[in-house]
Amino acid sequence: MSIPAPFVELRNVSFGYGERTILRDVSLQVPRGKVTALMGASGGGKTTVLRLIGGQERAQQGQVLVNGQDVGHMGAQQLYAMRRRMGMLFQFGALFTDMSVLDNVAFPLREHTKLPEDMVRDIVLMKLHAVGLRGARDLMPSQVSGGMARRVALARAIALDPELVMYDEPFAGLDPISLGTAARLIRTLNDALGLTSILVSHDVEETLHVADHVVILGAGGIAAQGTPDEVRQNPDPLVQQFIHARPQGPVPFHYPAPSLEQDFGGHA
Ligand SMILES: Nc1ncnc2c1ncn2[C@@H]1O[C@H](COP(=O)(O)OP(=O)(O)OP(=O)(O)O)[C@@H](O)[C@H]1O
Repeated sequence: MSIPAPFVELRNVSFGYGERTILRDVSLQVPRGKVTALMGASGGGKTTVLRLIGGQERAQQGQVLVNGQDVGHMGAQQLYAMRRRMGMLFQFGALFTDMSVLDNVAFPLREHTKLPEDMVRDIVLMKLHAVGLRGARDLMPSQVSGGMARRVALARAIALDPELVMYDEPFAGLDPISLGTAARLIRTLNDALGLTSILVSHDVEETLHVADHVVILGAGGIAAQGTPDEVRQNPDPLVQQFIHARPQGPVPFHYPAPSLEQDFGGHA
């Protein structure tokens, strides 16, 4: 049996903002139909990887392939078509506060399709049902809890039946129970809808628990890549520091700064 081609692949990608290199010769794979976790220290470039995949940024070197197509060489129309097949849920997955739950989930359908209203409503209720919130359709965002709001954002991200869903810190600010629910939901939806999912998260335990494939970014490159067990057993000090959330290790606590003498010494 041949291994299916990855749904997303970065091949020797380098990227920086201005003079500052963020990714150096990064190669990673997102297997089709799986949940891939993208982890690593803050500022390591996880969101940047999502932006390269979504075509909001272009690699300075190397290739970003989505379903075999190079995102870096797409024109505006091709990019638009590709993004329509991607669902995205960004940090805190902000809902439109002046729209009901139903209208929030309906928004991408009304924006991107010409489906009749009764069909939009049916699709929205199906998506809300999938996240357990069919009964909350008429509530306003101010009337739902943080965990529920995140599930509404999830329903909205899958409204257009995407092939790929990218979640950027979908658990931020959630209590442990809501976090567990959201994580399981990401797993369930991935399998039930035949999606490919990319999950950026700082919550090591919950994320290693739901992911099939893990990529850890560190110091401009890939520190580790493999199954959750392979990554847990990786002896690299940076990977171990990250997995065990240790304050001391190769990832520095301080953002690069002038020396203490320079900052505090010159006032005498
Ligand atoms: N538009 C931008 N212009 C300049 N620098 C940027 C821009 N976006 C991000 N950066 C810088 O690039 C680095 C990587 O950012 P990125 O958001 O990809 O990291 P991250 O791993 O997602 O971090 P976090 O886990 O804290 O969200 C950071 O140091 C950030 O300050």
